[in-house]
Amino acid sequence: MSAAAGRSRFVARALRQRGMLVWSGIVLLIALASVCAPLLTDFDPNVGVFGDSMAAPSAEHWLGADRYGRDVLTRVLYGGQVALLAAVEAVAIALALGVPLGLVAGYVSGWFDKIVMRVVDGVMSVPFLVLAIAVIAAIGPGLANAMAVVGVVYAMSVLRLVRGEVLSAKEELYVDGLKVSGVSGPKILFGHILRNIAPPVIVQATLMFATAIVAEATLSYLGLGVPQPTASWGSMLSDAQHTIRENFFFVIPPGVAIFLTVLGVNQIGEGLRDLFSREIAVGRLGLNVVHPAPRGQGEPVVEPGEPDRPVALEVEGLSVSFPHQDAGRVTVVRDVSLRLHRGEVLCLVGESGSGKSVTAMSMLGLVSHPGTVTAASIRIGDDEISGLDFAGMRSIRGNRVGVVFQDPLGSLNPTFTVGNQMREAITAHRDVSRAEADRIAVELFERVGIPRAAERLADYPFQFSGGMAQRVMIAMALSCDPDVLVADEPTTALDVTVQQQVLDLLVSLRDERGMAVLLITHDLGVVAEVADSVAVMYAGQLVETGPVSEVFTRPRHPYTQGLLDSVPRNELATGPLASIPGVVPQPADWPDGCHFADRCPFAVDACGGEPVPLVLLPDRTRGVRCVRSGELDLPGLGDHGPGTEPVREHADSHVEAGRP
Ligand SMILES: Nc1ncnc2c1ncn2[C@@H]1O[C@H](COP(=O)(O)OP(=O)(O)OP(=O)(O)O)[C@@H](O)[C@H]1O
Repeated sequence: MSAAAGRSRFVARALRQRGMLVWSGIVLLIALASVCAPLLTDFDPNVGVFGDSMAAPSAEHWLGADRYGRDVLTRVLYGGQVALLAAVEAVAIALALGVPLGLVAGYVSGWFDKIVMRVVDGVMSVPFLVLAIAVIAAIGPGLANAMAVVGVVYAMSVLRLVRGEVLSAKEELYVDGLKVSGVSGPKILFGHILRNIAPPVIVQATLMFATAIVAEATLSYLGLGVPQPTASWGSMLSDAQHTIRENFFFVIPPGVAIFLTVLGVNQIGEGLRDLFSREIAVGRLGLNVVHPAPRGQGEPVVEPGEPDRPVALEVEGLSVSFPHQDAGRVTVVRDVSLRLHRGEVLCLVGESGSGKSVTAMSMLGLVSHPGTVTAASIRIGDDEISGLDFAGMRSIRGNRVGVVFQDPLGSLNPTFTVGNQMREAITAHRDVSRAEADRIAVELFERVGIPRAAERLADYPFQFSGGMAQRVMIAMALSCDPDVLVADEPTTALDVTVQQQVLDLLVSLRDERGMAVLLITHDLGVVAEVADSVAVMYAGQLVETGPVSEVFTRPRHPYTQGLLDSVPRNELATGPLASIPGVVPQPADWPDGCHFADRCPFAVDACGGEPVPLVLLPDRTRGVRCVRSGELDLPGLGDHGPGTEPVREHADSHVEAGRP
């Protein structure tokens, strides 16, 4: 569906909201009548005819004349101008102040956010009428001043709303995707997030408009708004109050005008709220840099790949921690060291919660605030990342590393065409014209196997199937011609045949471009099929690493063996699948000694107490973290007899074997 088609669908849905349409018509009519007041009546709204004082409704004065002989209908019409202008002023001030401040406060967080929020709390703790009286006393009376105060007060709620929306939008994968593509912060904020949070802001603006009309009426009624004899709905009510005992009727015209306008605008707001049914969960996030840690004090780096190939990614002593309610701060990834060569695929495997994603994302500075990432070294090729500032990280991420996430549809901005997003990713790190960017986008789409590439650039993400959307993500990741591709469970959300196609694509891209691929997966079948080397993670630590052929046939760690045991095979076996009892403990509950000891069938006393180091086997291609690795003879895949290759036909053929 094109942008125009999307808009017409929105309009069609809006037109189906009968109530909203009727109220829009009524409000429009009131607004038009007010604006065209000079054309509709010959009376002066502020000058009366003495003889007409308190005249009843008649052919001359349709709604009668007030105590000064002024035509009531004329005053209602002109009063509408005042009300609408006042509401526009307040809402404009609220949006002009609240939106940018809310965007920036939500996006940068930190001290700026704290200061802004304290100011908001301060302003909102004072009733607006008190504030209006104080300001008018200071700067003089007048509706413009009074409504400016209203606008500032409203700006505080807009600011809060926008800030909350930005905080939650920052949690969305498409924002990570944009950061990874090297798109700058302001562009993400004003070009993408703002567009996505527009619906709630529009609804809020509509509702504020209605309350601003009531605010104008209240201020004018109290004599703080328009000066007498200027017609306004509030001042008319005030006037009518003087003659209410003689003629109650004069309260009705301004009252009905206020009632209809406020109710109408509120109904429009509610209708819009229904139309924009998008909801975003609230969260806290901000980009994090990698803090340098002392070198040479961490665990050894295992060298599972071919040492002759150039190193594409090397991580030494990577640790990540988060604040914890009870435990102060918990380390969720501890001292991880990895080396990956060009043209190789390294798979990071482990049960859910073992720390795979945090490991991969922290290397790229994509761990959320208030997480803390430290590393002795993270090198992409020859470039050191640890210690770089945000801009440095962004340029590395955008130019040297491509990232593909698990949920391709969630990783793309739903409000832009994929062509738009591709173009943005390409121009973020290449100085090319729009036409050239389109040509590159088509070329990349063709390369990743998207049929009718040129045509499909005009489509929105939701028009792609999961598999095709993942190809789009891969194409975006390739747009910077990365040295390293990080793929976080790229096939988990896809069905088995599509999984296979996406894997084949990744492998062929690796072969063709000589990229290094860091693939996070639950699926040992995937590992067996595509990986050169494997790193097994358990409870925040690497427990075993090495070439996949060796680790799978001769595991050295009971956890690796447990994972392999729980994989379905091509055998005609009957009975339940083996599983690892228990679940991965929460980071705050990790023991000092072996993290796996509680679930390990081979655990002995020596496993508790002291931290277990990762030990390099003599040829340095393998590392294992087990005090009994030298003595245990654990069966690998080859030991299960013929036909024991792991299979991926089963939906549950991944390693969450221990889940209850
Ligand atoms: N923002 C965060 N704040 C606090 N703890 C976090 C945060 N993100 C992750 N963690 C914790 O870090 C640990 C590792 O999480 P991670 O997502 O890396 O696991 P995983 O192995 O990738 O699991 P899965 O396969 O389910 O994605 C978990 O215990 C998780 O609760």
